[in-house]
Amino acid sequence: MRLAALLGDQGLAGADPVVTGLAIDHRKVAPGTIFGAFVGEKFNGEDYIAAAIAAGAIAVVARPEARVEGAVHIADANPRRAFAHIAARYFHRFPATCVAVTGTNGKTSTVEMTRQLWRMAGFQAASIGTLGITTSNESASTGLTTPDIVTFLGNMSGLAAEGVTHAAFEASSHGLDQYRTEGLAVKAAAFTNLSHDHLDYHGTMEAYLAAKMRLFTEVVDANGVAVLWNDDIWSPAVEETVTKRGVRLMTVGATGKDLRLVSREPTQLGQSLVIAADDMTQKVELPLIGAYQVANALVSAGLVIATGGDVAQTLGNLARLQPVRGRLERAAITRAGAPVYVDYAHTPDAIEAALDALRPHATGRLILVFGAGGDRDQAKRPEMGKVAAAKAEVLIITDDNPRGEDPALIRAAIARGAPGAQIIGDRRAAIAAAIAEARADDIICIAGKGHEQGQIVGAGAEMRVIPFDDVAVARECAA
Ligand SMILES: CC(=O)N[C@H]1[C@@H](OP(=O)(O)OP(=O)(O)OC[C@H]2O[C@@H](n3ccc(=O)[nH]c3=O)[C@H](O)[C@@H]2O)O[C@H](CO)[C@@H](O)[C@@H]1O[C@H](C)C(=O)N[C@@H](C)C(=O)N[C@H](CCC(=O)O)C(=O)O
Ligand SMILES: Nc1ncnc2c1ncn2[C@@H]1O[C@H](COP(=O)(O)OP(=O)(O)OP(=O)(O)O)[C@@H](O)[C@H]1O
Ligand SMILES: N[C@H](CCC[C@H](N)C(=O)O)C(=O)O
Ligand SMILES: [Mg+2]
Repeated sequence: MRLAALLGDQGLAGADPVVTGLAIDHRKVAPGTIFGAFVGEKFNGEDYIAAAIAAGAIAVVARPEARVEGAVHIADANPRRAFAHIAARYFHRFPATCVAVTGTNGKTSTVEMTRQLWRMAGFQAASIGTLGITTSNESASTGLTTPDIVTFLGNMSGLAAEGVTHAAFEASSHGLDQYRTEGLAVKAAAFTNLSHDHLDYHGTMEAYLAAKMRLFTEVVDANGVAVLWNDDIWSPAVEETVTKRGVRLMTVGATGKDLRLVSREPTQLGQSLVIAADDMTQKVELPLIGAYQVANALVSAGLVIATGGDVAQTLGNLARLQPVRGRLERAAITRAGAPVYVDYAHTPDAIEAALDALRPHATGRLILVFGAGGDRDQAKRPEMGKVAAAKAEVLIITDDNPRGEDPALIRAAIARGAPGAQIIGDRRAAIAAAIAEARADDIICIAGKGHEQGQIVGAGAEMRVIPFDDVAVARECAA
């Protein structure tokens, strides 16, 4: 593809070189690359423009004030957005139906359930997010929830080439803020909830919400649909944003108008739901426990219906949803007979949701093993301790991914909200202690790492990923 064709109406004086690829990291530049130079948290990409050109960059997307010599300067006050739109033209072929999910908790679960529901309806479908890229045949890890824009659009275009027609992706607040998921047509976008997380990056809940709202004000198609979980305290604010833009609104939840949760009764293996849609009422046996999984399942159904799915068939298919990895996954039963669940709860709200989900199934105590990640929001740590202390009888605070921080300080910060908790830094020892403690009528919940396969210790050149899988360790300790 030639540069002039990619730039469209921006025009190009002189030579019209062939574009061979795109990069936002100068170390990935090859001859013929368009380089995106962005001002970041840690580095200024503009400092690498000369190096990128030396490595063969033919054009640089950067702010007007950046110095670009020896390559075309594609100047834009918002270079991340400009770069995303050029990248989208470069990759150009995407699944015909793409939808996005944002919210503090539930994005991974919702995109994965959406993929499953599309699959059940006979489509070739994929999901992209924290679990990586998942299709019906395979799954591949990508590292971040929302990878960089080049990886994201490259993956989407690769999926289209493989015949995937339906794709659901997670739009994290960082990803939205940094324009990591732009440029392709998004037919429907969902909001799951908003609660305390990532305030280290966004500063305030309002700024955090504003980052997420870009999904509705800019990313979703103007003639697309916004699917809102309506029972969250932030839902009215989201509704206001959506209504202002004039995007079609679909609300879901006990207070939802389009998919209304009429009732929810826990059963031995799941929940019996009654859902009202239009003038029909449908009973669904959901094979998953916990109110939070109902919320995610209904939002997924909303996305499928918003993109053309049949209402009765989609709701019926909820009964065939498979569990999402690491989300209330039953890992083992201890020798005493207590079930051990692994859950990805790493925010105060998620800990509450996970413990509330398990409570109806425990006749005895809830035993929680949990920690918090390093180099992430510090203010959430005592809040996690506080809600854990209010909702579980036995608490063991342990390490999550310490990253560049001193793990003892992270544990102490959590303990400020949960003074009665035991503290066992070594995660395997903490899991073993919980299993030794549990009686037959108790339930153990190991929170924070879900599907993760390693523990991230150290930062920069010192960073190591030590293999660790909560499910496998729970099985070993319970054996
Ligand atoms: C805070 C944050 O989100 N940082 C991400 C972001 O960094 P940034 O744009 O601020 O980049 P920077 O490191 O300051 O560098 C600026 C620019 O210079 C370039 N550069 C830098 C050095 C160099 O030698 N050459 C060079 O060209 C970089 O490629 C970048 O374009 O862009 C980088 C490239 O895409 C990401 O790797 C990096 O993720 C870091 C590793 C990270 O930990 N991010 C987490 C917080 C994150 O994004 N998490 C969310 C999950 C949230 C959730 O779901 O709850 C996610 O979506 O995964
Ligand atoms: N709808 C929900 N409401 C409240 N808590 C939820 C909800 N969905 C999930 N959770 C909690 O959050 C955890 C993470 O869920 P999930 O991975 O689906 O969220 P996510 O938004 O993708 O998270 P991340 O920000 O890490 O990508 C779950 O294990 C559960 O404890
Ligand atoms: N997407 C989340 C994942 C957190 C998982 C938890 N195990 C941690 O390391 O904090 C984040 O990047 O904040
Ligand atoms: Mg996720």
